[in-house]
Amino acid sequence: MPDSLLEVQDLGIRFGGLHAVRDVTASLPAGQITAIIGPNGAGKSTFFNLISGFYQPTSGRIRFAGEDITRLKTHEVVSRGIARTFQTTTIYKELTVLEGVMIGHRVRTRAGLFDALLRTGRERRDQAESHAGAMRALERVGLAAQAHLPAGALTQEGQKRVGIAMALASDPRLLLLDEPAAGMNPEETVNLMALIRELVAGGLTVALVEHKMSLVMGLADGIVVLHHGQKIAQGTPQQVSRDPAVVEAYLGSHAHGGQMGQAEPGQHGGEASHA
Ligand SMILES: Nc1ncnc2c1ncn2[C@@H]1O[C@H](COP(=O)(O)OP(=O)(O)OP(=O)(O)O)[C@@H](O)[C@H]1O
Repeated sequence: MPDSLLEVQDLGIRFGGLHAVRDVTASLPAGQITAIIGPNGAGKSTFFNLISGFYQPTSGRIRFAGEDITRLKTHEVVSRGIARTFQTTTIYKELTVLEGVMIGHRVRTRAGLFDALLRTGRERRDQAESHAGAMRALERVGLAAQAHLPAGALTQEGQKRVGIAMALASDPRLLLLDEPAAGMNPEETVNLMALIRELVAGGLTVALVEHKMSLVMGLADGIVVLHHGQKIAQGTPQQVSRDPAVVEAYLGSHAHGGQMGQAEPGQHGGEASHA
């Protein structure tokens, strides 16, 4: 069993009377792909928002690479080595691909607005570093040759890659992907899976939230299942898809209009994907 890169213990957050994430204890093994799944409203995005410092938990702890990061702010979490993509990444369509990704890199650099306005020596150094960092990230996602195109000229898949490059530009050890395959066709989804596998082969640890069961079952080493904010199962794709509590959660959510139906019937997703 590999070491854990990230561990959460009894993690929770309340929004008024709603316990969106409740007493979740889980770990993300280093060098692996962990999928966070669950019916709509289960708390998956909130869980990512807690890990990445967008929300402050109302209970519990988060440890990353041995350090307690529970109370850190977003930019401090990024500087420790956790980066994320968003369900709908805002890409600056008028900027070039390279310029967009350089914005992702600047999160890590020190020059502030003052330096930028006065074009100080530090600002010029940071600019050069951002350029190099952004180009490295674009190479990792296979977009180096498109660096100077306007981002808006790229395909849907290309724009998803830009979103991933923006996260990679901060040089993370842990990458959080929020519904990476949303809006992608089956061929694009297969390409995306290959990219994620390559990134992990290069040493990255990945956690992803995804509704597409073909991607989850084909890619994840481990799965954490959330339901009503609580962890109801954790295991390999095979273990989780046979877990009665998981099947029950998806069946119940389907009966109440849940969208597990976004999973493609007939894929090798086990019972959970058919619910
Ligand atoms: N900022 C917030 N304020 C109040 N309630 C919130 C907030 N963020 C999330 N919630 C609520 O917390 C619950 C969990 O939401 P969350 O978006 O984490 O679920 P999810 O599993 O990601 O769902 P989906 O699959 O639909 O994206 C929902 O009931 C949601 O309405």
